[in-house]
Amino acid sequence: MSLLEMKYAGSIVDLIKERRSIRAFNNDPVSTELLQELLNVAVWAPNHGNRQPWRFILYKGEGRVAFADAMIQTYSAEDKVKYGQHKWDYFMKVPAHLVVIMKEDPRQKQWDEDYGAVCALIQNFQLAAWEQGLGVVWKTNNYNYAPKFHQSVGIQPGEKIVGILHIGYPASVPPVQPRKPAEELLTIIDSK
Ligand SMILES: Cc1cc2nc3c(=O)[nH]c(=O)nc-3n(C[C@H](O)[C@H](O)[C@H](O)COP(=O)(O)O)c2cc1C
Repeated sequence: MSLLEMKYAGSIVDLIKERRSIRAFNNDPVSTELLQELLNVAVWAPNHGNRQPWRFILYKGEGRVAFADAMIQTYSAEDKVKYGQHKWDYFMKVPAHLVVIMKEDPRQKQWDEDYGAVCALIQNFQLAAWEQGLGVVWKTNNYNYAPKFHQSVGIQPGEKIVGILHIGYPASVPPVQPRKPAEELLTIIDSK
């Protein structure tokens, strides 16, 4: 039986507009089965040639120690002293971390298509999670690019981290960040 429940009453338009990036989580655990179901929704993202250029690593429970350690070891000695413990504690408080990885195609066109596909997958995941009352923030911190971090989490040569998603039930929802109306950005050409 599916764990996905109709928890959200609005339309897909409401869902898109009401989703927020969540950075503060409560302590409620997030089930692995639910995350797997959400990933099985997310993989319906458009992707050229059906290459499905993604894979994932999920850190939760005690597994978060390995994630937090991998992150901290990318810090300079000075930053470790200044922010290390605070950051480590934050990463242990976030219920789940999902590393979203893309296979890098050496051809530019395919690389671009695959990056677009993985980004679409992440947004699918964020929206499907929000529908379940689950908050996500998509992170692209410096350690996503650090060779030491790649080694610790097992990123292979020819792979790229597109994002690390911090996931949990929201402790607070930040205010809206207004968007520019699209009309201001749209050029319409409808005559010769
Ligand atoms: C590619 C990408 C990278 C992002 N990286 C970060 C990040 O490193 N740290 C962070 O706090 N938020 C990050 N975000 C989330 C944005 O800050 C967030 O989407 C933006 O503030 C708008 O807020 P909203 O998602 O609640 O509408 C990222 C979003 C995207 C699409």
